[in-house]
Amino acid sequence: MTPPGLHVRNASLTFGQRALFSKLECEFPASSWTCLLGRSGSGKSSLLRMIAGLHLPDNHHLDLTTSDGEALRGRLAWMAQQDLLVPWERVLGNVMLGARWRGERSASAVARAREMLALVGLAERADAWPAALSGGQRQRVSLARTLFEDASVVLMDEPFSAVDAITRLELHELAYRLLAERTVIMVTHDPLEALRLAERILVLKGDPARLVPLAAPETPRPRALDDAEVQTRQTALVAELRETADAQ
Ligand SMILES: Nc1ncnc2c1ncn2[C@@H]1O[C@H](COP(=O)(O)OP(=O)(O)OP(=O)(O)O)[C@@H](O)[C@H]1O
Repeated sequence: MTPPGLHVRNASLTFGQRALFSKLECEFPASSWTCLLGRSGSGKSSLLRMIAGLHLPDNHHLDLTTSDGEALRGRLAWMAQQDLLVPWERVLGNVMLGARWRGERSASAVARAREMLALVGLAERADAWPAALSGGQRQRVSLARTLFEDASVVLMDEPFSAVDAITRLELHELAYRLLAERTVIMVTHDPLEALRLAERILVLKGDPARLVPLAAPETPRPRALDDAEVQTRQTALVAELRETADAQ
């Protein structure tokens, strides 16, 4: 798995009379972790969906190229705020949902799914139903499913926003460890989350929105809460986001 970098050009999106953004351009280097922030409604999720090639109303456009020139299809995983576990499959079945949809039911797939569950610390819960898990555990299953797909590009839309603050910090450690080396784009509302995990920070700002890059700390990730650079830059990032909101 050699993750590609992504180059987005001419990203434009209009809903009704409102142009959310027009002709955005941005680069996501191979094996880098980018966090995308911005005020609510600025179009973060829509941009991520467009990069993923997911369905949107047809008044949008985006040109996407990969650094290796190969198609992104089959190399992409999506992780959302809602864990998207299906209630009629047990935990193990949820991890290997993609394999089932593709008609792969080999013993090696089952073994791999168990391996991924072990990585997220849920080996013992393979036969549990999703309803019996906590929100944090469900997100860990979701992470195991992302790992099972072995995608080199991972797009995450507020993946940790529905869990409590302490679980979120634990999930940061886990996600960082397990997704290292992949090309990750993560939408988040949480400046601290971005400052702990990101190598690059982009803010969607203005109306129509443009992408403003902000300096991320240069200390090793996942950064500690009391990392001096995290503290300093948090003030600047919050100010940037507040200015974004005020400007609307
Ligand atoms: N399918 C759709 N049809 C019409 N309008 C939409 C559609 N999807 C999103 N919008 C509008 O586009 C805008 C951007 O939505 P989007 O979810 O991309 O923003 P966001 O920055 O991710 O917001 P949040 O942080 O609140 O999740 C919002 O005003 C939303 O109401």
